[in-house]
Amino acid sequence: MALIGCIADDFTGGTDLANNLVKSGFRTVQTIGVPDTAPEDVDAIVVALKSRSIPAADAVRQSLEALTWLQTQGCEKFYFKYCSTFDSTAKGNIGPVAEALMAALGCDATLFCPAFPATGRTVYHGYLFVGDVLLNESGMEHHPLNPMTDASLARWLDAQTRGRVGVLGADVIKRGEQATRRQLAALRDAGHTLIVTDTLRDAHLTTIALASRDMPLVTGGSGLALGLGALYSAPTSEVAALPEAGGGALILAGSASNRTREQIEHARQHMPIRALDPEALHRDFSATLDAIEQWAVPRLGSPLLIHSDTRPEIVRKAQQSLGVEASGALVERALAELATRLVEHDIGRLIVAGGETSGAIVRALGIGSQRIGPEIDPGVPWTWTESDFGPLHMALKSGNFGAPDMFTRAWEIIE
Ligand SMILES: Nc1ncnc2c1ncn2[C@@H]1O[C@H](COP(=O)(O)OP(=O)(O)OP(=O)(O)O)[C@@H](O)[C@H]1O
Ligand SMILES: O=C(O)[C@@H](O)C(=O)CO
Repeated sequence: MALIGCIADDFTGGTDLANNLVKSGFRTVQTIGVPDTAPEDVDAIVVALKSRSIPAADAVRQSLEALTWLQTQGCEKFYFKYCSTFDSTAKGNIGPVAEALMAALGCDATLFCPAFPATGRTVYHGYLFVGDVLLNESGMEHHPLNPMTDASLARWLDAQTRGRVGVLGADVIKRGEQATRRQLAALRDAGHTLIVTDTLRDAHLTTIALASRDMPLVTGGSGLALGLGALYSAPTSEVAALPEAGGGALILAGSASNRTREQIEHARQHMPIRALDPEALHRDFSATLDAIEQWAVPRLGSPLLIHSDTRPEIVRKAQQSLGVEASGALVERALAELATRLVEHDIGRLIVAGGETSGAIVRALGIGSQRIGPEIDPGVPWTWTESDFGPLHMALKSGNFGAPDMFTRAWEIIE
């Protein structure tokens, strides 16, 4: 019987959350969608969906299905995981999914805690910061699918929901669990059902987790999981040793985030690298992939990187001529097909950059669940999985996570 049932709105976010749950002492498994079989001997289950950027009604339906399944696994506390940069639009999907989960669980209030201080995401007076800049000045305002143009989480959430949004301030949270619990109750009494929590440092995550002990549902980035260990008396897990790694090493990046761009620039000095042009894919999909495959196969003896060309003018051009969704889907399909073509050539270690991109690749490789292993950087663990193509060490990297040298350093961790 698992204790904590989690629903993640993308696959990199799922492994990020699973990683923090393991750090908090929970034996954790991540499943890709609702699985056919129930995991055994686990404290926490993360059901990873690809529901961040789909129509809100579909995201709600998939999330409720995951919730129903997690309830049958005996979970008593539920956690809706979304991005630490609150990726969503005025139509959703964070607000509608949270309100649907609240209704299904019969809870009158929940909290919204996207912060993850170790990766620079903090919240103050309800405004989300990335490092020392506001969310809407961090580059996230240019995100191809979910441009984040306002750092006020209260305003953002208000546009997506029916309930009343309130902010639980850092001045209260720093006074500890009792003060925070009282303020939560006061906000609820005043009719606030959706409560955005400030968070400046990890200690605040523990305070928030303890003060929300009675809430059946919490929502947030992965940071809050670092506080949840304090709620349960017998954390048991240690980060699992993964089977020995071997085989070729490949990085597939479809992420358009600033940090991925820095990592690609760093990798350029150290490994063969090739860009994927959406216009060329549109002109002749198969021929473009054939050319990349022919380039890659003789070079698979050491790590190599294939990435989508995300220079703003290229993305703009592709989006204008093909449409935002269609151009994104085209690039995802190309990277997923390259993954299936190249793992056939004895790839044993794969890093994927980008949540949507990871979703497409994980599905194409027929992956059902992942074991969480050692962390490369905050929020990015190595995982091990049995794919349709054989065993695979895989790291799913969220767009803005990982140090600039992650693509060259990651391999040492599983040597
Ligand atoms: N040149 C391009 N033109 C159009 N769309 C692109 C281009 N390059 C990448 N994309 C699309 O942009 C989206 C990037 O989303 P993805 O979630 O993979 O990365 P991210 O947003 O940086 O990461 P995360 O969601 O983990 O923060 C994908 O759908 C991808 O296919
Ligand atoms: O919370 C985060 O930032 C990540 O896990 C993620 O979901 C980015 O796509």
